[in-house]
Amino acid sequence: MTDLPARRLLLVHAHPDDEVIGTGATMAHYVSAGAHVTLVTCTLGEEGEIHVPDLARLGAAHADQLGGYRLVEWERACTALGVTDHRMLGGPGRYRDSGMMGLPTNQHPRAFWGADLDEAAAHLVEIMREIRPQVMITYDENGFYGHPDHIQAHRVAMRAAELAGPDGPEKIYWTAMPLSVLVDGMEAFRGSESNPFAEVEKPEDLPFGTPDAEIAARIDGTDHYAKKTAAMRAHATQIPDNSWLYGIAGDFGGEFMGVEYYTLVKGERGPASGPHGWESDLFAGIDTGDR
Ligand SMILES: CC(=O)N[C@H]1[C@@H](O[C@@H]2[C@H](O)[C@H](O)[C@@H](O)[C@H](O)[C@H]2O)O[C@H](CO)[C@@H](O)[C@@H]1O
Ligand SMILES: [Zn+2]
Repeated sequence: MTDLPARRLLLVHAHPDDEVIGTGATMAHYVSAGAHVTLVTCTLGEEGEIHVPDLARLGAAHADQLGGYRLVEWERACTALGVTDHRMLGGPGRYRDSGMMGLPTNQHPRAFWGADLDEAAAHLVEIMREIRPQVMITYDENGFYGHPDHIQAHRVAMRAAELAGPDGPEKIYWTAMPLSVLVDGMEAFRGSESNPFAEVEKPEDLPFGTPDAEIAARIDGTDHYAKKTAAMRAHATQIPDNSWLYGIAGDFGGEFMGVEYYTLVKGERGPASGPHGWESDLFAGIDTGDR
C-alpha cells in the first residue's frame, strides 16, 4: 500500500468481537486522528455462543455457519469504528476458532491453536511488509484471559514482529486492565443484577489484572464511546443486549468503556504524564516522519 498516513497502527486479535471489547475506543480514536489502523483477526469465531435465538441453528453443532455470520458482524463493527483495513489472517476461513481450552475442538485440523507458528506468522509478516506499522497491539502471553486462540494470536504476532525485522513495529503493546480499575469495577458492580464479578472474591482471582505501575499507556477514547457501543451491538451473537458490558457503559459512561490500557513490551516509553507516568499516545516518542 502506497501513500499511507504517517502513523500506522496494527492490531492482532483472535475472534470477531475481541477488537471492540478490548481496543474499540483506541481504534476509533486513532482512525479519527488520521492514523492508518489495520485490524488482523485470526479466526471467524465458529465455536462461539449464539445469543440471538433465531440464529441458534447456525452453531457449530448444527449448520456450522456461525463463522460466516460473525464475519459480517465483524465488518459492521469495523464500519462503526471507522476501520476500513480489516483482514482475516491467511484469508477468511484459513484458521478455525479452537473453542475453549481443553475442548475436543482444540484438535480440529484447522484449529488456530494447532497452527504452525511460522506459517501463521508468515501471513502477518506479509501485512507488516506492506503497511510497516510503527505500533502493534496484541495480547500478553496468557492471551489476556487464557483462551487458546488468544494465546496463539499473541505467539503469532510476536513471532511475526521478530521475523519482519525493520518492517516490524517499533513499539509493541499488550492489552491490560489496571488492578485499580478492576477493583473500582468490582465495587461498582457489587449488588447489581448482571454482576460479572459475582463469583469473584478478590481481583487476584481473575486471570487478568496488572499492577498500575506496570501499565505504560492509558488511551482515552471517551469521545468515541458511542462508536464502541455501536460496534459492540454489531456483534449481537456474542454480546447480548443485557450484557454486563452495556452495564458498564450505562452506569459508568465513557470512563470504563472509552478508556483502554496497555503494557509496553517493545520500544521506549514516550513522553508521559499523570501520577503513574502513563503515555496518552501510543506513538509517543516515535518519529513518524521518516518510515
Ligand atoms: C471474548 C472472547 O474471546 N470470546 C470467545 C470465547 O467465548 C466464550 C465461550 O463462548 C464460552 O463458552 C462462554 O462461556 C464465554 O462466556 C464466552 O466468552 O470463546 C468462543 C469459543 O472459542 C469464541 O468464539 C468467542 O469469540
Ligand atoms: Zn476472543
